[in-house]
Amino acid sequence: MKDPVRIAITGAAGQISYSLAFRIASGDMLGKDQPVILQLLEIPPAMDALNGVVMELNDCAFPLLQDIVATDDANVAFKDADFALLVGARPRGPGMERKDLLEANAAIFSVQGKALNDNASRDVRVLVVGNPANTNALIASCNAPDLDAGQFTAMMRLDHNRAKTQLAQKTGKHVTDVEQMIVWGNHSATQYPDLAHCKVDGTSAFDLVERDWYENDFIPTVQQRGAAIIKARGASSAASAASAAIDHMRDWALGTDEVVSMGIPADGSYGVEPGIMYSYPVVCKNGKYEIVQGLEVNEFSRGRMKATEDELREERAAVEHLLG
Ligand SMILES: NC(=O)c1ccc[n+]([C@@H]2O[C@H](COP(=O)([O-])OP(=O)(O)OC[C@H]3O[C@@H](n4cnc5c(N)ncnc54)[C@H](O)[C@@H]3O)[C@@H](O)[C@H]2O)c1
Ligand SMILES: O=C(O)C[C@H](O)C(=O)O
Repeated sequence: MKDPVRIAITGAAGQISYSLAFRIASGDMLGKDQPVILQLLEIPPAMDALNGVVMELNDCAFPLLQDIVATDDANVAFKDADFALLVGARPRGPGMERKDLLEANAAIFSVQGKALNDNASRDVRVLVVGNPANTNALIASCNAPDLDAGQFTAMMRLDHNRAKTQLAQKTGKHVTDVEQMIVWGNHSATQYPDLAHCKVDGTSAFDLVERDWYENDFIPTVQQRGAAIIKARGASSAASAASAAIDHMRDWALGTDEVVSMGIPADGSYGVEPGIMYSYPVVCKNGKYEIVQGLEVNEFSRGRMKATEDELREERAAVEHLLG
């Protein structure tokens, strides 16, 4: 039996966590042989609801679940955490852009960055889900000077998965036939889902779909999928967001040969200078992600990649006072 790992989840009484915590406890994230301790963080008014979640987790009698810590103190929630999923933040409603949440949510991530810095395992892997995810991840990392900025990531996997499904459905294939999907930039309406390197069942995606569909249907559909779900459900995506968070952490921890999209510190690759959390194509090996280098970028892609970069720099400028 392996030693248990400690997994902190913030916003643990919220709708994403209502799927996420149970799937992690059942072994979907780190495997069916990895015991886990869940460290659940909420704000004081949600502690009763969190207690109900704890009762339900216990009632599942999950074989891998070793212990549950439920707290409203970030220092307790992040104590020795090996993984931290920062979900707790306000979601947007109809008609809002995710960056409209910046003011409401940014302060949460400076406090939690400090608490991670002071309490978490030195190898902690952090995924920020709460919106606007990329800039919140930047705030958290800047407030954790003793941790490497590369330990902080933002969730782009939902966009990546959405893009794969759109293309699979259009071409009459299965998502498992889609390879080398890339979503660049920000988890926002400027994100750039790029088919230039993508293959479906070994054939270049551009040989299978028309340019008009790509530019005027595929790209806006993926960019606007979060808003479409809010319109349809009256609440933002939850089970699919939890599923994407599990995919992201599983691949990071256990590795994948597949190209996946992750929001990570820009390092100059593809002309995106440091200072923002930008989504790149990566592969994961030995517990680390590596940017896929050397992909050709045409003029169309360059324009799209730059637009989403510019938006991230604007978001950064708006929270400069929180960057430590
Ligand atoms: N990156 C993505 O792809 C993606 C996808 C879906 C949703 N989201 C975002 O995830 C966030 C959570 O969504 P949700 O639907 O679960 O919202 P929700 O309102 O159902 O749950 C959020 C929970 O966070 C808690 N919370 C608020 N401040 C907190 C703090 N300082 N510490 C700990 N907990 C805190 C709230 O009490 C609430 O229970 C939103 O910002 C949403 O926009 C991101
Ligand atoms: O769109 C939202 O506000 C929620 C989430 O970021 C999503 O993409 O579904």
